Amino acid sequence: MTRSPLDYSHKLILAPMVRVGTMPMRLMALKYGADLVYSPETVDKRLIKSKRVVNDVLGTIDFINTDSNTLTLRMHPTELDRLVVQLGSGDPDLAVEAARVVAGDAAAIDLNCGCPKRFSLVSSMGAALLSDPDRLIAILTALKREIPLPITCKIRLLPATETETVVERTAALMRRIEATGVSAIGVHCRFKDQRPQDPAHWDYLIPLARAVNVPVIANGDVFALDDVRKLKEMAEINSFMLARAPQYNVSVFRKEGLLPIRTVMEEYTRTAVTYDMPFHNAKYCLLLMWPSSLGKEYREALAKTKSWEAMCEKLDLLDFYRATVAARQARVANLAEGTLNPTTNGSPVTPFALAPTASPPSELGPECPYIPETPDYETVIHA
Ligand SMILES: Cc1cc2nc3c(=O)[nH]c(=O)nc-3n(C[C@H](O)[C@H](O)[C@H](O)COP(=O)(O)O)c2cc1C
Repeated sequence: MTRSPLDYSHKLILAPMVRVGTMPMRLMALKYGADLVYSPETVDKRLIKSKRVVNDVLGTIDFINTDSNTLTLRMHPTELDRLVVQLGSGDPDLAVEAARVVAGDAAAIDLNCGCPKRFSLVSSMGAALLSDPDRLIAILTALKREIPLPITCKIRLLPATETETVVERTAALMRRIEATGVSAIGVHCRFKDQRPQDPAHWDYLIPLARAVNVPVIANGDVFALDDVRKLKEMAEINSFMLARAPQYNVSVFRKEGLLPIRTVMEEYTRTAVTYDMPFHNAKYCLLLMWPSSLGKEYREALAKTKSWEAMCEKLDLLDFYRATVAARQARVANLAEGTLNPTTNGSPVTPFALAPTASPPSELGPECPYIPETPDYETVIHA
């Protein structure tokens, strides 16, 4: 039976972002005013190999890759009814198998149909699905048939041909997608070959939104709530997905306006430390929040840190860090003694609770430990 449908109208959404959209960012986006949050794209085969573990130490639900013993996804109980897990897939059966792994926890499943990276294209995933619409439709149809959750997808614009305009081609694809029964279509209004610095084509949104009845989620160059207001006025669209704006300052979702970035970084760090997130992933996000234009020396000092403790010292959060680690160790000890075991249901306590994280070889660290196979979007952003 399908769970109560998510309403995709009038929504402000944290876009899927590899490395960036991990649990701390999602929790903060929700706190500041986002209505829905997407997970980073997670490739079907990795999710299939992941085991669900209730983490009693952290109070989270972890999906652990059984091959590499690394974290694929960490979820917080408070986000589950607003969490969309985005899949990378080029195969209906694998997509269904992967979706089943998270279907008991997530609120919806989204299919990535826009990633332009070679990694996706050679595996018939992401933007490859735009040139293979039969495959795209087969995946959505299988997900709709087998998974009792709202299903959506996120596409890019299709270029014009000699006989069809951009709007005609993209709208035709959207109508086929709509016919599968999806609950919404995210439209990143750039073409596959466009880079983030190329302006998004907001002008195509009005005709595309009119082409279908299902809610359209606008994405591309929405950097502030003012952009949301402008787009609402000019287009018949009322749901918006933001990526780089929250990547830089997630308080962009606040109606009251942006918070100083230093405040946001401190809160991000507190959240990431509390939930024992891998250090280099969090460091990568913190460095994106504090670009060198804001103060090169401070950024370099953050970039040189090699542990949570060192990062917390730079952010004046050392007392917080020590108290959090001590409380966590006490909790682990209580669990080991059996004096605290409220929710395990027989699941083991994950070893990630206190796992040390290795130092990255460079400023930005190695490939994300969560999702090693996923595309390297930041090379696109900074290209
Ligand atoms: C760091 C980063 C990671 C991204 N990862 C994903 C992803 O996992 N899945 C996806 O569909 N798009 C991904 N994107 C694309 C964004 O979701 C979004 O479509 C794009 O950045 C345009 O939105 P913006 O102009 O608000 O940044 C990523 C973008 C960035 C900046």
